[in-house]
Amino acid sequence: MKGKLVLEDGSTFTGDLLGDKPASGEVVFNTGMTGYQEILTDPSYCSQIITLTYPLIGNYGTAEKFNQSRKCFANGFVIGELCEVGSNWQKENELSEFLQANGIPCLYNVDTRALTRRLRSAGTMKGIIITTDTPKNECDELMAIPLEHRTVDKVTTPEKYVLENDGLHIVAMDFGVKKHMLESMHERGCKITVVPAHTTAQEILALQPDGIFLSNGPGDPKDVLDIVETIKQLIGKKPIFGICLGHQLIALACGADTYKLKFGHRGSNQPVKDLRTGRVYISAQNHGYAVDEKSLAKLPFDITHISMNDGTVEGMHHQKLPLFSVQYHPEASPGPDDNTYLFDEFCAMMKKGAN
Ligand SMILES: NC(=O)CC[C@H](N)C(=O)O
Repeated sequence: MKGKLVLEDGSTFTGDLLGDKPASGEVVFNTGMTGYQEILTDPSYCSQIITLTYPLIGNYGTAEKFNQSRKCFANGFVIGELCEVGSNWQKENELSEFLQANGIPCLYNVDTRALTRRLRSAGTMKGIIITTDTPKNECDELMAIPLEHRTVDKVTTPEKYVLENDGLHIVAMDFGVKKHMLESMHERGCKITVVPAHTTAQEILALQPDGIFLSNGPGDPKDVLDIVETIKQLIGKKPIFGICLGHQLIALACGADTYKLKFGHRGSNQPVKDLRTGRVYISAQNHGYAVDEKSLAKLPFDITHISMNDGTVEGMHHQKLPLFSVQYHPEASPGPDDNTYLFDEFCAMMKKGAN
């Protein structure tokens, strides 16, 4: 079936459509060469339409163990060539089967280079995926659907659960956590109690953790100011490490500001510099918002990492409290393992305690 992606500004990209549902959402591009399954199951993409700049997708199939969450929360997928027969010893399903099982409409055979150039020059915008014969009034109705807010509520765990271990105890606030973040701490011996996003500070402290982890998650950090209030009550009580949305929420809780980037940083090939050592690392990233550097300047924080692409804040550390965070994804999945040292820094911080 022939289909098309129409952007808010009227630009149209045609291709072949897999799946019979239309889709709408914010269209964002990811520049990773591999990792399509991890990207599709990263809850931070909730309600977005993802396009990948790498031209051939699906060539190693999919397997359950690479899922980063319980399901795929994205609204649509737009790619160049869809490989029909993947080749990999771990493969369980073809990508097309995975997309159909998850109900994700996929537009393929699309000029994703032209699409990405459009998003880079005009900025991220809303789009719809439809069949080419969809009547104009239906297209208009779909385009008029407002972007979803408070998507954290959709992706967070409905119930608390525990990953048992005999080391340090971490309470992880799940705003849409990627599985490999939890695995990265678990494989360092930590016991992890994963709690829903709206757990109160009192309930978290009652679990007597050695440290608190604030996860990644979808949407604008300013959508969840109630969670910012919870974080305010946790700061200074226990060592805290935040990643991506967790980083942005810490910034808001401390009185800094966040803003929306023109087209975001998404890919597993994003260079960041650790300003403490001068070393440059290649990182995995997926964010559309960032912490405002100027608003941090008046606060007791050191900027520890910056993006080598645009100089924006990628990490910060409180000058007095055991509190630090990064905007990028040290757990990778997909991406390089360059940055896993941050989980070791969190473990060292928890061993030292809150003071
Ligand atoms: N991966 C994330 O946690 C993303 C954080 C936030 N939703 C953003 O887009 O900036």
